[in-house]
Amino acid sequence: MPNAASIEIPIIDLTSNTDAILQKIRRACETVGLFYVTKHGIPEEVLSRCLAASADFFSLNDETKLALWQEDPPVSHVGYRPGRNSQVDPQGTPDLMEGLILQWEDLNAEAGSQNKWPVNVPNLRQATLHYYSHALELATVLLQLIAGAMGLEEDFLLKMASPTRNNSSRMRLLRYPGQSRDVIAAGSHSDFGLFTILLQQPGMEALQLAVPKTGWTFIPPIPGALVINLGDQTSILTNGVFRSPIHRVVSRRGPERHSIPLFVMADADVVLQPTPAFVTPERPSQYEMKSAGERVNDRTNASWVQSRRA
Ligand SMILES: O=C(O)CCC(=O)C(=O)O
Ligand SMILES: [Fe+2]
Repeated sequence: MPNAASIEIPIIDLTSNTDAILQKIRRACETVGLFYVTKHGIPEEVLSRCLAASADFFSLNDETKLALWQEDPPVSHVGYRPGRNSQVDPQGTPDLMEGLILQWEDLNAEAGSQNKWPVNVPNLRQATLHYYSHALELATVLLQLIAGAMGLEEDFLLKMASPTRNNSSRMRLLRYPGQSRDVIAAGSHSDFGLFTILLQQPGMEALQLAVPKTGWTFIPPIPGALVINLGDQTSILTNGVFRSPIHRVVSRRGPERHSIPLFVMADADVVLQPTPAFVTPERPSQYEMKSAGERVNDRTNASWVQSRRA
């Protein structure tokens, strides 16, 4: 595997001056489509407890995990899938990670959970929903900052995706198996939503970004920081000015790795098209009008390896 190049990825302190934050976000979005955030308000133990509970879940035996099987979308959008059941790069090979997909639910709600929770890891629900609620608060802040970086009203994105009102966000607990040599464990892709908040296991370098003119670049975990990468929906809204970066996961020789992406998406019925501020005679709209739901479905269907359940 070729050596990855290196490039400076912005690290944005969310307690710094707002104008400086907006400028840094804008520059990051126009160039690499990805940045780190620090001082984001989520305590480190919330991050580490969520990763630990996720690891406990994946250490259950296959039979217990398979009982939480996720039916193919659109029947279900939550549940468990073993490795080699998705392929985000249609030209690539099946992705190696196993995953438990969750949607937001209120920690205090007694009934009505759509999520599939294992009985054997009692603290999984508490630990993941605790992180989920913090991450949705961060998403609300980022929706306003990214709209500001686009030069638009602060509530422009919030109006199409209020992550606490709608249920279009998804969280994926992921485990990549240990390897005896470096392998591509999740193929090249861009994310489908507005942006993704990625929590990576500390100390394990694996995520790679395709940087123009530079090539594949590792995005290593930084203790306490979260990775924010833009998705296709924000790129469409800015007529391609903000980049939805191509990335992949290379599992290095060594033990298993855990990561937890939270996909923040526009509500399914929102019609996505470039906002007028980004359309000019020199840069006509590059995208056809489609609803956010249709676009996500197109991409999900393309990346789904046919159900392998017996
Ligand atoms: O595991 C990671 O670091 C990234 C996962 C990812 O790109 C995805 O789930 O879309
Ligand atoms: Fe991704």
